[in-house]
Amino acid sequence: MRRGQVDTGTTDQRLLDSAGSTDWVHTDPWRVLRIQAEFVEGFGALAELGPAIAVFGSARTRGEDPDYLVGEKIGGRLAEEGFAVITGGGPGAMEAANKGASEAGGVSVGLGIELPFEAGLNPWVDRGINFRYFFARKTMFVKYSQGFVVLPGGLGTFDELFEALTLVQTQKVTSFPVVLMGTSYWQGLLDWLRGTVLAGGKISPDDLDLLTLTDDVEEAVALMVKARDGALPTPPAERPE
Ligand SMILES: C/C(=C\CNc1ncnc2c1ncn2[C@@H]1O[C@H](COP(=O)(O)O)[C@@H](O)[C@H]1O)CO
Repeated sequence: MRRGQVDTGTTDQRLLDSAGSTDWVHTDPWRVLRIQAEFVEGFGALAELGPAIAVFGSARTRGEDPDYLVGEKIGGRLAEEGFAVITGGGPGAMEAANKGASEAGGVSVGLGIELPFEAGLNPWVDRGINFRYFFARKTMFVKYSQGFVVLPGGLGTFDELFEALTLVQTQKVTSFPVVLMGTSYWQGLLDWLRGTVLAGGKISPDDLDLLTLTDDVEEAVALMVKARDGALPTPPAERPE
């Protein structure tokens, strides 16, 4: 640039100058950088986590609710089997699973989300990340978990469940176990999926095979262990000739 085209001052001066409009902070290109930063932070924090299971469930499950105890048990047993436990880092069922994992000496992870009424990460999260964007956070659940355990929950839980099923159905991810904990809570949904959705030709029988429904914590954990051990490369000494 020469003569009238030359900007006043140097680029450094403009960078370091705190005066001027700050509108750019609220533009989409700037948001793209923040989104990118969420992915970078998430990948950096979780890349070496090891085998992990995501546990989802209602933010409204209270400590005295039997589902809370199931969440604690599943978190604890998964930790004992060597899994890190990843939750949404919030209250209720998420807190229960984090508590179980942490008390069992496991790795208790919380992927929190900024919400207008958010109370922050629950006290049982030992490794936490806070996200602004749901879609960046969801990528982390899917990328770093080898299975999903879904406790009774509402819209947020349904979203997480059906996202997992859609990704497997469309072969965007390798199939992984999805366990619905709580037969009385989930049976109605499964009946509707089979009786209406499958019967109406909107899904295939294979899609329903992705789901396991149980009340048994040990069955859920055994399924996750089997999936993990089956996915591991067989050590050379154990390989058949
Ligand atoms: C509703 C309240 C707090 C919400 N706080 C949350 N923190 C973290 N993650 C959340 C929160 N709410 C929903 N989620 C995600 O969705 C699932 C639970 O949603 P549901 O609608 O309650 O079933 C959960 O797995 C999270 O990943 C104040 O109590």
